[in-house]
Amino acid sequence: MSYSGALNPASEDYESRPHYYIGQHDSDRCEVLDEDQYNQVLNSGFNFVTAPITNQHFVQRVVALHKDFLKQRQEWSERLTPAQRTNPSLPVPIVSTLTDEDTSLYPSHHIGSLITYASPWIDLCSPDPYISGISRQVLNLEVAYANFCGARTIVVPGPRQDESGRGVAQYARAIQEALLQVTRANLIIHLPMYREPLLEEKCETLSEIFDESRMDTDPKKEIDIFTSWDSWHTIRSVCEYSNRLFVALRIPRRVPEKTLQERWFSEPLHFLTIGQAVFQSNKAGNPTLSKHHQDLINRYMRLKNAPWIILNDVGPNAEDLGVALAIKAIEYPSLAEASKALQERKPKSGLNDYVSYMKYLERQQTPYTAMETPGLTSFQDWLQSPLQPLADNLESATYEVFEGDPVKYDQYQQAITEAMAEWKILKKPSALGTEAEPYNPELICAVAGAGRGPLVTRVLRAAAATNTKIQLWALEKNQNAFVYLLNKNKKREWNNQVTLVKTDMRGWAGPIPRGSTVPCKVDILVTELLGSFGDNELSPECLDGIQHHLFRPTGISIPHSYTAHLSPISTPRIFAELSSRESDPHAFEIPYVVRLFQLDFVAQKVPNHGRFQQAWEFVHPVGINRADEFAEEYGLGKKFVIPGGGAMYGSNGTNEHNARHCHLTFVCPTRGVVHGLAGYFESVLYESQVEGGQEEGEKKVEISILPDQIDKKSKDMISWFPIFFPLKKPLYFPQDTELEVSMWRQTDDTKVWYEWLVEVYAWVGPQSRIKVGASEMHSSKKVACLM
Ligand SMILES: C[S@@+](CC[C@H](N)C(=O)[O-])C[C@H]1O[C@@H](n2cnc3c(N)ncnc32)[C@H](O)[C@@H]1O
Repeated sequence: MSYSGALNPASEDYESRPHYYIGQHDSDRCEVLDEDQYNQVLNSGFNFVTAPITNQHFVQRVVALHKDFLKQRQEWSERLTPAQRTNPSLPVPIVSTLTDEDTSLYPSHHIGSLITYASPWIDLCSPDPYISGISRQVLNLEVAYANFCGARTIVVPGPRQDESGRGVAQYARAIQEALLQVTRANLIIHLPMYREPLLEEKCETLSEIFDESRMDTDPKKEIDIFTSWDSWHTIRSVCEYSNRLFVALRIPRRVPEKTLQERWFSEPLHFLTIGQAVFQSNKAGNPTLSKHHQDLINRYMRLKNAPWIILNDVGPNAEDLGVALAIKAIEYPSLAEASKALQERKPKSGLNDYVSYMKYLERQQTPYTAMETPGLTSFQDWLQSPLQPLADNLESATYEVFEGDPVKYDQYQQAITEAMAEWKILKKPSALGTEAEPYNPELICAVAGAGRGPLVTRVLRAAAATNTKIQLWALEKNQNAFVYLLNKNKKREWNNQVTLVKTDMRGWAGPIPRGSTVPCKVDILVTELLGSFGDNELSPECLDGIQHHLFRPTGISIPHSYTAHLSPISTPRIFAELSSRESDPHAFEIPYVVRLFQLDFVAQKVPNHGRFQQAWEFVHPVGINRADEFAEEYGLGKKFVIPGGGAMYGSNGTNEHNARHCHLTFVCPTRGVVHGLAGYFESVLYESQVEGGQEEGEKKVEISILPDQIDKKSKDMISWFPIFFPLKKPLYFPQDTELEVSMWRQTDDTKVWYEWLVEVYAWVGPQSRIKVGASEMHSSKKVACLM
């Protein structure tokens, strides 16, 4: 992969921390800035500027239209009978098309960089059908015209309140209609993070102009901080998660609790808007933001598509910009005139104070970490089909990616080293031992599924480190990788120390030790067949087929065990992405490997119910192996084809011991929406067999991709991204809910697949719960079986 500019570490433009794009919005601005004014704003440090689509003339025209209409209605009421007056088909006010007096926005070379603003004075939520009707027409006229002019981005003021379900539904429906008017542009709904008292929009709406009874909010009223998100959820659901619909999030003066911050983090944020009132003044009178605000902004800036920042009403204001114009207006001034003009009307120059401060914050961000390289960042929320190394032959480049992560191999080497060291300490019986002397210091080791051989190298290093004599076998079923192994063994690295076998590990006849003609057993079997959900690359099935070669009872498998874990998540971006895959009817029945990032973990950790919960576990070797018994009775090849009375139709049940089921309860104190299940795994590579000595945590060598464990167990390991099990329909849940997750690992001996279901239960009393929703049963059997 090659990256250019800011994302390429080799480039001069390479940025070591996120960049802030800062725009300027003036809520009193009624006309589009001319080129001089525009340049002046840019010269004061802003990267972009907002522009109203229509002007005061248009407002007055619409207000007059409505006034005339009210008068006309009065006249009708005098002329018509009461029955005629109630006829719902009476004429309604129609806003005629825009004229050149209504706007100063025109197609221009910089229109694409202008952020256009739809009128804030309309009221799409109004219970008065005439006002909401006019508002809808105004919005349609404006967005269609801005789209015509070439605008890429249209900010639409969001609903002013969230309490009226009717109002929000009307608003959402109007946005759905407006989306049909715009072919190229994105609509950005401007919403507050929550309804912070005294930070409401100031601009008077049509409803307020025509109705004296203003809906002032009571600053003492307890606020529900999720109502604004509720409105957004309604709007985007009505618009079917359109990928042209985004949020401009108004940052409040008081930063709310983390749950709400994380909720908005998962949404498609296009802008963060920060009003002047959000800033504080330091001792020198310069603007600053609180630490909470800084943390909030910096968190959002870590997104691959980081939001841009719009500073509201922080200057340069209309007066400053007018001054600039006045100087230009004096053409060919005399010297005296020029100096007078400069003295009297000197425009403010230099960086805007607020921009300077934001630039300072930009520099204060923590630099990108090892987990935020351009390559890794580009993988954020990008859906990949899981690898199937058993069914497919991987390419060299894929192995190279694995090999780029030293953490996994270091952990494996540590596990192998401890296993060898303890073997010696405990003098465990070994494969080359005899009845008289069960312990033989020379160990038989095998790496099954060796790929291009990095684990083989680590076994050799562990043997050298512990001074253990070993005989080493490496098995690989990928014939292409096998050529690479041969070369490595003979010419490049291993000096013919390794016996290579090109085979599926399930068909291997076992190792024949040096100086013997009969196969023996294996002391240490090393494999890495793990997927993001642990078992999803069929490690259990493959290990079943080779474990009969392990020396009993002391032979060990590295990994010793692995567990799968789940957490329900809200991930609107991924849902939108899957919904747009119209050509793929099964898009929601496939587990994806994805570097989940822009998400909200909807469950909270409470006693007995974690945010991440274990689904199931596999431990190796299996004590009693049904597959081995069956193979012994019927022969290896037969075990899949003899139909029997197994758990699945047509199967004989030889793989039934690898089926799993879990039913987990997740607790959600706040309301939200779930789009699917995030899946993770952990693995104990080796657990110490020496009694005492170590602390509990040190007894195990582990790897983990669980967000709350990875730093402790395998920091900076990038070999695995999480897995995601999507839901076909977003599942809304109220507050104080329990999400019950059922998941199955199913098998019919020849195939393995997953099934998953989410149910929502709400508490309605101290002892009683009712079911308020459920997903469909999802299954990957049709399109994403593992085999
Ligand atoms: C995830 S890769 C790991 C490769 C290598 N051990 C590493 O860590 O870079 C799994 C490897 O196991 C091989 N493999 C999978 N199933 C196998 C089987 N049943 N028998 C032999 N090799 C198998 C694949 O071809 C692949 O090379």
